[in-house]
Amino acid sequence: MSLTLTNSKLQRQGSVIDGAWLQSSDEFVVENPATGQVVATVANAGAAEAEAAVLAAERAGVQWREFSAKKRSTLLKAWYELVVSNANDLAVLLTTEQGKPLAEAKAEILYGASYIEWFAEQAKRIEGAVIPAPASNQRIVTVKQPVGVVAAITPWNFPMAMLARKIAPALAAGCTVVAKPAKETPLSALAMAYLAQEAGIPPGVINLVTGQDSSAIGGVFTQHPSVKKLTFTGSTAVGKTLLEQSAATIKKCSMELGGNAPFIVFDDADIDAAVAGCIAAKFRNAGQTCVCVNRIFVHDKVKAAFTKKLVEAVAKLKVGDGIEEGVAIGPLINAAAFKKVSELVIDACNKGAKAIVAEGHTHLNGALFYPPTVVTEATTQMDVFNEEIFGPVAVVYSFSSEEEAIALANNTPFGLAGYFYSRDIGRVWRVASALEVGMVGVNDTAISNEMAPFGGVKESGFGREGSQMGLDDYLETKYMLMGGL
Ligand SMILES: NC(=O)c1ccc[n+]([C@@H]2O[C@H](COP(=O)([O-])OP(=O)(O)OC[C@H]3O[C@@H](n4cnc5c(N)ncnc54)[C@H](O)[C@@H]3O)[C@@H](O)[C@H]2O)c1
Ligand SMILES: O=C[C@H](O)CS(=O)(=O)O
Repeated sequence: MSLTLTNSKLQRQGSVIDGAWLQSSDEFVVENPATGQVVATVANAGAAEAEAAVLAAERAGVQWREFSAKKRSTLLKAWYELVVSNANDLAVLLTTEQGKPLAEAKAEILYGASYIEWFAEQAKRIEGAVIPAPASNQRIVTVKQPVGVVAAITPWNFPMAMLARKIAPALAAGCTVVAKPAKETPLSALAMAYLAQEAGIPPGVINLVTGQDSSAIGGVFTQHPSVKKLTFTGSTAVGKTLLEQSAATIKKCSMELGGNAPFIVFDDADIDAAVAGCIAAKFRNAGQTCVCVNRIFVHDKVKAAFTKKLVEAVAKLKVGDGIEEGVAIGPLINAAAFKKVSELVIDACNKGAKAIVAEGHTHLNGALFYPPTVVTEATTQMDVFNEEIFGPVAVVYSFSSEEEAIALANNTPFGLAGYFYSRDIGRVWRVASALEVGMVGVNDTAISNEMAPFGGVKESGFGREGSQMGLDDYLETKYMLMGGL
């Protein structure tokens, strides 16, 4: 089966290892979450292919790391330009396999491409230092060198951008990559690997291993001695497993894990701006993003006004197949996700909360379309306070003081993103400093871009992606003492 693409070569049928595309009668299917239809079959790779990919990356790394920074930069730029020129097709692939609205899929493609562009530029800015030494006939010199083979494991919710956010800095640093996308959404990753090949990036520099058995592939990635770094984006539970598996070979690791973002509306906030920011950060990708608003804390004095406006705005969100014009909320990724969101709302209501579903959302066709819902009168006793909802459900709590709001916001093992609205400059600095998160949005929720250091603290992980710091995780600093001068 093939999708309706302008560039049909973008739809690949299997892993790419050392430049060769895997073909096999052992296949797994990719389904469209909006329709339940099978949209593609993909060759099912496993541990053997993962091992071959690691060895291919190791071989390719010998040449890749010796390329000049300018040459790596030029190749990354060529990849960036091909991604942008194929963005419409890539967006169709992404919406078809993941479900998000086409406009959001296009935005993801351009967002992912921005990391490739950024690190094409940063590739030429990897610098060492010459440092004064204790003795006059010595010099301390430092150089930055690539860590080597990088293993990347990425999630289904941003199947293109999360991959680009890892491969681009790795290649810019002079590393080579073995990557495993989520089995639910392999097509976007495979298309990206195809475009990298078309851009002239040599065989073996990027190897993609797609298969149903994540543990088998991940087991090779985390335990093979030739893999020097693991970069993972996904749930905290899986991140902990991968860290344990990586310990035996002391791999450098970076972890972009789960979130439980607070969204605080103080009594001095611009309520309309807060509602707009909440809609954007809560309902993007049907609430299936790591930085989605997960807990909304509203000051008692403005709770009624904020909640009324929020309910009115949620009612306007159009639910449907993401390929259709004007759809704002697509399906959840699978039945397990739908069940989890349903159970969280039922638990909250059983414990005294009220669920408000707009009239137009009460009869949705399609098994995975969860209705955008506002839950009010929520308390910390409800499961939804501690769980990453990962669905289009906005849960509203109340508070009466700044100290209480901060304590509520920080009452979680997670610490990825946090947001708040206030026009008091003293409060802005106090609250932004007090929130135990890696990223804070103040009077704005659009925190994700290639120029900022994206990442979390506590059980949301460590390491940063993007920004000037984004290369650090892929480089080692070597110190040389130059003596006898
Ligand atoms: N911090 C971030 O930047 C960020 C970004 C996106 C998603 N996430 C998080 O990811 C989660 C949702 O994505 P998901 O459901 O794909 O997460 P997940 O952890 O279930 O899967 C993520 C990836 O890990 C793979 N995987 C699962 N078990 C594995 C194992 N035992 N060995 C090797 N690989 C394994 C999956 O196949 C997938 O490719 C949410 O918690 C979300 O918050 C975080
Ligand atoms: O799911 C979390 C991703 O990091 C999405 S984004 O970077 O905020 O777009």
